[in-house]
Amino acid sequence: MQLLDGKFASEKIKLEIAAEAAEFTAQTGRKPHLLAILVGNDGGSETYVASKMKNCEKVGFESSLVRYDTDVTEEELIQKIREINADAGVDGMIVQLPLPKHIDPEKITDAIDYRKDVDGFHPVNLGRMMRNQPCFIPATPYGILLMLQAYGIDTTGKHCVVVGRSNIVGSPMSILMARNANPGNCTVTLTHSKTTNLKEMVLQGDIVIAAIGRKNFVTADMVKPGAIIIDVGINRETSETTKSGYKLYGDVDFENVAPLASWITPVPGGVGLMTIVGLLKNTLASAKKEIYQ
Ligand SMILES: Nc1nc(=O)c2c([nH]1)NC[C@@H]1CN(c3ccc(C(=O)N[C@@H](CCC(=O)O)C(=O)O)cc3)C=[N+]21
Repeated sequence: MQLLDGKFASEKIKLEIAAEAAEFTAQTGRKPHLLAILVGNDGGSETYVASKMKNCEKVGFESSLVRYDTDVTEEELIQKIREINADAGVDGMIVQLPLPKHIDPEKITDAIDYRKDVDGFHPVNLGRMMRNQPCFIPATPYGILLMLQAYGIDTTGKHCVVVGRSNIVGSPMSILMARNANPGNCTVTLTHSKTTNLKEMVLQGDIVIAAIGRKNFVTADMVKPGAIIIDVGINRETSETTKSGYKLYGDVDFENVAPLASWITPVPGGVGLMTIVGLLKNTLASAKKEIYQ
């Protein structure tokens, strides 16, 4: 078993991003700028947004955080998004999910100018991804592609089984792994909570991408020996033995699956760190107008 080390891969790519950001700043006199909107104070969201901001600083980006209380209205939020759409000093904008129940996340996503949608959630970016046109790829799927690339893993001809069909991970991941590219060129099976013979399906995977949001969902009896295992899960449980007060669990039973796998991502220290790299790369591409003019 070999570890797909998100710490190692993300640090390596961040050095490249920092060099490109420095060049951009030398040429334009400004830094690439990512703005995040955070509503409420969900523990996970606080951690991830703080990490995004810190990583911006690390690679020489400007970052801004706009905060709202949980009771902010949809209209107020959309008004702010429109303001930021019009602000030429902002290259990328994200609205951290999940949002409070009274706010429709699709309305919010649709309000973001697709040219600043570095999360890649806007219908224009999703549609362009389907057509294999230049676009912002959703940060987590993008991070997974970068991870496979960093370790030189050839995915061509392999059977990739994706577990979970969310709009932000499972669905886009299945499209990206099937397309004519490397990473890509896979035969893809997209499974989910209503798949009847899930164990048999996952057992066929040369590559398994677990993104179903349930702790230790993928167990050793479901994994073909030699498979490549990508764990997208970030299931938090409170813990009295850790300094942070919580412990993270993946969607994969790492302890029992790792000995079977050829490659496997840990949680923490795997896909989460690459998600941030995907976001930074999209923001840089936006600043450099590599995707949209
Ligand atoms: N609009 C939006 N865009 C997102 O990209 C988005 C989102 N909403 N909502 C939630 C998910 C989740 N996500 C993570 C980012 C970093 C880590 C990360 O850095 N994880 C560290 C550990 C972090 C910890 O200790 O909690 C690791 O896995 O090693 C994890 C998860 C981004 N998401």
